[in-house]
Amino acid sequence: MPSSRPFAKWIEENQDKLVDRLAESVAIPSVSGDASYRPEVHRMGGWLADTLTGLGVSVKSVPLGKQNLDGQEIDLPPVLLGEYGSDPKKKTILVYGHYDVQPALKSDGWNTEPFSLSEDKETGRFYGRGSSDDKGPILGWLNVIEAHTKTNTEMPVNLKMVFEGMEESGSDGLEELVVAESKKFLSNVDAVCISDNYWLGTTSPCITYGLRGLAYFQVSISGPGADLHSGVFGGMVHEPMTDLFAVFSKLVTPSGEILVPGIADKVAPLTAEEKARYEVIDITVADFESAAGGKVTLSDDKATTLMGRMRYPSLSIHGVEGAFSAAGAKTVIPASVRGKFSIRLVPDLTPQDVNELVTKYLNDEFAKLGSKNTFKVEMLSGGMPWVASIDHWNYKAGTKATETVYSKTPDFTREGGSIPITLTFADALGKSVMLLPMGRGDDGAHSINEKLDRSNFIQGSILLGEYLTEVANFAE
Ligand SMILES: C[C@H](N)C(=O)N[C@@H](Cc1c[nH]cn1)C(=O)O
Ligand SMILES: [Zn+2]
Ligand SMILES: [Zn+2]
Repeated sequence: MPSSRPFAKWIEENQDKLVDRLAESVAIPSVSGDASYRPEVHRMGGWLADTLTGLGVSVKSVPLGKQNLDGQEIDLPPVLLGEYGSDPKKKTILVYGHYDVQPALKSDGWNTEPFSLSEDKETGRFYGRGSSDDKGPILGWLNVIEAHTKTNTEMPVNLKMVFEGMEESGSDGLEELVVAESKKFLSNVDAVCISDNYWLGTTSPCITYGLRGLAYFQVSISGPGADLHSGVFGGMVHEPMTDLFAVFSKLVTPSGEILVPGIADKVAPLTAEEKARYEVIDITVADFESAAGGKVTLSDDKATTLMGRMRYPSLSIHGVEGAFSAAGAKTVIPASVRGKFSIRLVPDLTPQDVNELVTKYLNDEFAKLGSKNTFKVEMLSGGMPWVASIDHWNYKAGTKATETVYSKTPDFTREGGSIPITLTFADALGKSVMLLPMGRGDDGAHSINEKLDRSNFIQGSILLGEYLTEVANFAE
């Protein structure tokens, strides 16, 4: 039976007002990966701090210093440390989210303006960058606080909040802050809940106990002093783009096999017991095809497809900076190109191991080309993989809450994406961390036309409140 608590009823009845707040947040283009948008990330941090304060949360905005991005020295966005309630008789739950987003331009292929939340009334879907990743879930926590206040219902737990503005760009500075605060602001946290991922499909809710890590690389190749005419210089000079394609062709096969020696050897072996966990997950290969928008899965077997995303590393090539990419037929030899790729990491791979393996391998492969161009490999950011035990009361509370709200037992999943700070929370605080997603597998996070279903925003907010209520029922 769905939640009948007063706070849940209030959320249902006030949903349009809550959607307006989501629209306000989506309208701030807080893109962390582009220096020109940095003032907007700060504006978003300010908006969130003011909104939290208005709901009675005590908020400290912690500056993290500077970073060098696109050749500019700019301020990192602040981390917001929030506190709501400090009753020593109650448990204290730390919630985490990020208020930055991935880049989005209408010209990328969006059907609507990415930074203006627009509702498709027929499907009940809200389109806008950050709607699902991760502004909707952050606002879910705010909805819970407001609903308790407005219904004069006591909050079942004390809440601590860590909201950052750099998650989509490597979470610079956050690890040091969390470690430092683990003995201070975060010292009395009993468990951690993160809502920053998605159901696997579109109908079954899930709880997530693992994340892949990430090692993000940039390969820079340059030679000529300026872009050259390919008719004048083609056939006479070493071309940076040709070298880049030659090197990139050595990274991964079209069927997804990573060619960097040593990576596969470090992956923890699969046990029969673990394999069985993938067999029972409520999803089909057709569901993944539908979320991907094409029949493009590497395997037709469900467990293999799931393991490809959850428990094996993957290597993706993202783009080339400096390449000709417009319409038309410009006959240019780019003077300098920077290719980007990343590897998703699983236990027992670390970013440091992978950096060493990739750097040595690519330098060797470039040397084989005999090119006179200059070549540089850098790891731009790295984050560790994380896997947790699901036997903790934190997971029992999440399970019970999901059963109440969705009348279904959740699937237990590992997420293919990365949230770099998760392992730091687990290690520095020594507490259980659980991921409780709000959105669906077809939300299109990081893609064009990112969306959040109205029902996921509303029932997902109620889920977060139910979870907090259940937490209060479990003895340590
Ligand atoms: C799962 C989470 N919502 C997410 O999207 N994380 C990003 C993190 C990232 C991006 N660049 C570096 N880290 C992801 O998994 O891509
Ligand atoms: Zn996210
Ligand atoms: Zn993201």
